[in-house]
Amino acid sequence: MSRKKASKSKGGNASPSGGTPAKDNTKSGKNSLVVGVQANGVVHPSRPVCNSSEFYDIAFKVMLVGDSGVGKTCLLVRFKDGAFLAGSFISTVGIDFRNKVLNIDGVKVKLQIWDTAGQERFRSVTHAYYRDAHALLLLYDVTNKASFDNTRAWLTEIHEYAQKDVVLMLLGNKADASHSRTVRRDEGERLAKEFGVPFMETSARSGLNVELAFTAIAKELKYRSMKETDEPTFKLHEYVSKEVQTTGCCRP
Ligand SMILES: Nc1nc2c(ncn2[C@@H]2O[C@H](COP(=O)(O)OP(=O)(O)OP(=O)(O)O)[C@@H](O)[C@H]2O)c(=O)[nH]1
Ligand SMILES: [Mg+2]
Repeated sequence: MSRKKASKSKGGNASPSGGTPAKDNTKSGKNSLVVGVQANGVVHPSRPVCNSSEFYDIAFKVMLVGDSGVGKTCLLVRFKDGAFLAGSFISTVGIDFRNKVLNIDGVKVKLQIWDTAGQERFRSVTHAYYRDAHALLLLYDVTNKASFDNTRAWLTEIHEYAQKDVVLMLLGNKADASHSRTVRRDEGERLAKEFGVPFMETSARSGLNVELAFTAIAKELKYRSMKETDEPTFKLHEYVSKEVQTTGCCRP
């Protein structure tokens, strides 16, 4: 298997390229290229190589969606940099992305993670990106009931704009904020069951289940694209249920 290189730097304004390479024109991602991937996620061997240092075998696009303020940017920063963005809330404008390469059972899986703006006024911008996404993480905030109720509207949007076989996961973020919780864990579990998707609570602040959410997605995408007959079946729901950690508190 030929190994490609992934951009380490923070990206931005990636084009919804539909599989063709697109220039990344941001300052931090200068001269790097968004590498096109085929529908099954396997990087086309003739695609240009990025100007950075980390090799990868396959690449996938993952999109973070959900209401403004649920913690999409913080979750991504926690996953990418292992840090929490404390302080004042800076709402994302449009769309941004970051890359991270994970080693999944000896295979280097690059996730290009698109951080979308939750604000209504950017909705038309983000719609254009859905069709290229291999996986979607739909977030709500456990301290904000409206963001939980709005997941139904997000799901309608996802069904309208995303690929039919997109990998979807529901995340209840800010699980650390037990004092201001308004959505119980079992409510999240019930909704996820109704949607037929895996679920976990996360915390960008404490790091709870952040690595797991992205690793589970990467495992599922890798399994789907590299499935070999002798490989044991990977079951995303089972993996998540086995690995998930709970806060031990779920009372509003
Ligand atoms: N307690 C707690 N606060 C969090 C957590 N994640 C994010 N926050 C806070 O929630 C606020 C919003 O976080 P963002 O990550 O910027 O939210 P967002 O979903 O990206 O919002 P938009 O960019 O507007 O769509 C910030 O003040 C964060 O500090 C978390 O896990 N726990
Ligand atoms: Mg944001």
